[in-house]
Amino acid sequence: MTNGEVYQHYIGGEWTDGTGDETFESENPATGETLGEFRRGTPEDVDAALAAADEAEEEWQALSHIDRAEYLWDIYHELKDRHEELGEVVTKECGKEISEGKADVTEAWHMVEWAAGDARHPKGDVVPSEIPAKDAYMRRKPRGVVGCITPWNFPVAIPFWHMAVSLVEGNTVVWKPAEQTPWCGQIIAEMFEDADIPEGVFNMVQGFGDAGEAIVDDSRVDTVLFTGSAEVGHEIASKVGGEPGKLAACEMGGKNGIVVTENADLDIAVHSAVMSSFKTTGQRCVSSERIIVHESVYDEFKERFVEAAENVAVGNPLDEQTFMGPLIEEGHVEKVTKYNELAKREDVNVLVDRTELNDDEIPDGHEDGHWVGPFVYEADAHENLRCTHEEVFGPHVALLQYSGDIEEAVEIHNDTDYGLAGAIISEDYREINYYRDNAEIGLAYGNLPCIGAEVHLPFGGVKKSGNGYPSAREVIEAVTERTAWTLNNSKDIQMAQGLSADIKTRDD
Ligand SMILES: NC(=O)c1ccc[n+]([C@@H]2O[C@H](COP(=O)([O-])OP(=O)(O)OC[C@H]3O[C@@H](n4cnc5c(N)ncnc54)[C@H](O)[C@@H]3O)[C@@H](O)[C@H]2O)c1
Repeated sequence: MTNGEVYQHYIGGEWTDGTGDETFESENPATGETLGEFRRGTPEDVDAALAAADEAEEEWQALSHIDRAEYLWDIYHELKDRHEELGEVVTKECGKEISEGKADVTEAWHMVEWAAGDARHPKGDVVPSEIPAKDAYMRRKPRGVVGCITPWNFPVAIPFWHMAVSLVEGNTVVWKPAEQTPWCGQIIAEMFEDADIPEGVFNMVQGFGDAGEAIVDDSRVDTVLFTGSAEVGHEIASKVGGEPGKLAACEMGGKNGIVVTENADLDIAVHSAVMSSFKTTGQRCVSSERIIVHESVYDEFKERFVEAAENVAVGNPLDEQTFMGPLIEEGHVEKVTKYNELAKREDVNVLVDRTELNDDEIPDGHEDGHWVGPFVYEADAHENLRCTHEEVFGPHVALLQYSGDIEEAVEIHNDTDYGLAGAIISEDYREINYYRDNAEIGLAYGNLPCIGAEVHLPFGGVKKSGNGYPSAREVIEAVTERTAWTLNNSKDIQMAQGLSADIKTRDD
């Protein structure tokens, strides 16, 4: 992509340098090579984008859902037509292995398909009234301007989770892509331009946290949709929570657990645990960093999981034989390494330590990539260790043994501030049902890895992981307001609850 051009923001239907002098680079995390140079957005650029979004609101809302969806259908086709190319860009820019790069694009068009298809479905409800002469309805209106702030790890799918439904419902958007994946941001903005979306309806400002903050702080923003770290999400939620009329839907990380019971099929258990812990190099919000295993199957599970962790292929993410690509950036290698060191200081029993890969494991030409391999250890399931309670967001996995029944396993599983995803591996339906009903998470899986969302299912966490909005249907709640609309069909005023409608005078 590098061609000497400095890529711009897309504001009010125009490409613009914005007001700042600073630029930043996108880096391929597998090679360290520069992929492109981008303008760094300032709070003034966000201000211009919000002004454009605000101005575009009225005309956009005057269109029908179906007309608005037509613009999204163009983007749906472009995402499909450019699947291979864009999947490769995702892999080059965020380091996910190539099947994941392509799946990110597939998930994006699934979300667009859902949102645009939903335009022809009923909107709101017809509700019975206590008074036969009244018609009562629940109607929805767009909230107005939606500010979208997205993370790097699903650089195409998550922006469409935020934006597709917001736009079809009649909102205008200002989007800030993650600073690690601006190239994906550039391509998505070009798609909106190709679709001829009316100016100001979609706006993109490239940049860092200060640009995100300017979105959050502006009173023209009616809803903030944020996906990212707990640290930033909690700050946004507390800021916006203090502003009446504004809403923040924040989806954050997890310390996700998998329970392997005494009745587990160990083939499924090992396969699910390896997928959950090491796919995307552990950098999914739903990645598992805790495997809670019954003592009766512990030794066999441990032996098989350790063997898998020692042998998973780390390497060039564009190579189809690769299972784990690099971490996103050098700062993240430092963070994961620190947590591996912390675990050792917390006196856990280290089983696999591939924190630093051997030279022969790093493919030629990839020496400047951000590599780590799996780190696996066993720790006391009931001890309050930082390494078993804080999100590392890497291939850092604790094996925690339990000896009691499913109640004990779920207690250990729930012993975290987070509540995003988890799984149970068991052939006993009573254990499965107990887990389903008692695990404190938003995404629960049985006999499957705890990764792998589908856009038409709810997605989102509980506890410190989020407030459960950003899947297709739930985003509607966050980006629309409900109105109760009641119409009287008679000439008399009749009230509910038997309330008298007689106006009594002094002469009565
Ligand atoms: N629950 C989910 O749906 C989900 C999905 C993917 C990732 N995640 C989480 O995201 C995290 C990794 O992503 P990340 O490193 O990009 O997260 P991050 O919080 O560092 O950044 C996310 C976005 O927020 C912006 N930002 C940073 N500081 C800001 C501020 N003060 N105000 C407003 N915006 C700000 C960033 O520029 C970026 O666009 C992990 O914790 C992961 O679990 C959650």
